[in-house]
Amino acid sequence: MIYTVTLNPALDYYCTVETLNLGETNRCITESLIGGGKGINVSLMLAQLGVPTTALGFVAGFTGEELIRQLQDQSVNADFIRCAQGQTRINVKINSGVETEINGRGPEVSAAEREALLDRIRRIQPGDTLVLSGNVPPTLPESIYEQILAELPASSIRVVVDAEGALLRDTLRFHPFLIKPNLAELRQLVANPQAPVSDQIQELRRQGAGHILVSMGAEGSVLFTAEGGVYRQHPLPGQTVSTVGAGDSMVAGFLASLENPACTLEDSLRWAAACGTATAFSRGIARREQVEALLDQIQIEG
Ligand SMILES: Nc1ncnc2c1ncn2[C@@H]1O[C@H](COP(=O)(O)OP(=O)(O)OP(=O)(O)O)[C@@H](O)[C@H]1O
Ligand SMILES: O=P(O)(O)OC[C@@]1(O)O[C@H](CO)[C@@H](O)[C@@H]1O
Repeated sequence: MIYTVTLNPALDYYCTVETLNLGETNRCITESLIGGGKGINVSLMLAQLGVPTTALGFVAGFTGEELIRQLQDQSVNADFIRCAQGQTRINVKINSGVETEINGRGPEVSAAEREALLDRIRRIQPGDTLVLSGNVPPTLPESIYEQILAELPASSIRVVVDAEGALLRDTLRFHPFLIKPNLAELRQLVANPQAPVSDQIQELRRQGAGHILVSMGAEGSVLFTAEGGVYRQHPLPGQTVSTVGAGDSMVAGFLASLENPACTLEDSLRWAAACGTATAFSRGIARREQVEALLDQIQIEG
């Protein structure tokens, strides 16, 4: 089973405006409210690809209930801890030609609620996959990902991390199977951000990272495999609608490919890139048909 953890999920409020004028009333041309948060996006994309997951994390209030309803609607098994204080945040994604995001703070998580999540973690089985993605609500300690990884009952649990800065760096000693930094996140992780990317990758390797999938938005992506292989994905031209969740979709595509033992790591990058690109070309997480339509067009060099 694949478990995704989203400590601070959201309802993503997508809207488009002609121009965004600060200090004025702006009126939307389009709007939608879609359940999100990084781990949840991974679960939603995997559900599209027919791979079952269990989504873990914290929800609160009526927005949390709506999020769970949407997940159930899309056949994602939602096993969230309900927090007594606050509400699941609403993250605002404004498209005015450029993308502007305003992400909320999220609910209060008590010590007992945190312990309830760790209890779920202790039940993960050898051979399962655990995906840790996204930010931590302000009421949880920055060491929460380390605490989660320290509770894993077996070393054969495959760990995937998609997070920023110290949150990601502190997980490396647990030897994550896959990390997916974008270029900015990669630079935050290394001693010398000006060093060539190959040196930065070596540094992360020494700290414990397995496969490193570097996403570069409209520039495509590069997979540095744990065995030392390098595969470069060339970006596809197309109409970008919203890149929100493109990186999460990449993680999902990579994991989905592993369900087929005949898939090579080059194929995994192809799936990751098709999912990321399809999501960038749609509002919210892409549908399976959109991914399949792009799969054969993805070009990989390596
Ligand atoms: N504008 C685009 N054109 C073509 N491909 C894109 C575009 N944006 C994203 N992609 C594809 O999706 C992948 C992931 O996108 P990106 O690098 O923006 O992820 P990210 O920064 O982790 O995003 P997020 O954190 O919002 O999920 C890219 O590596 C690329 O393959
Ligand atoms: O505040 P975080 O946890 O860093 O990011 C949350 C978020 O921006 O990430 C997803 C896209 O990756 C969105 O669905 C969601 O709103």
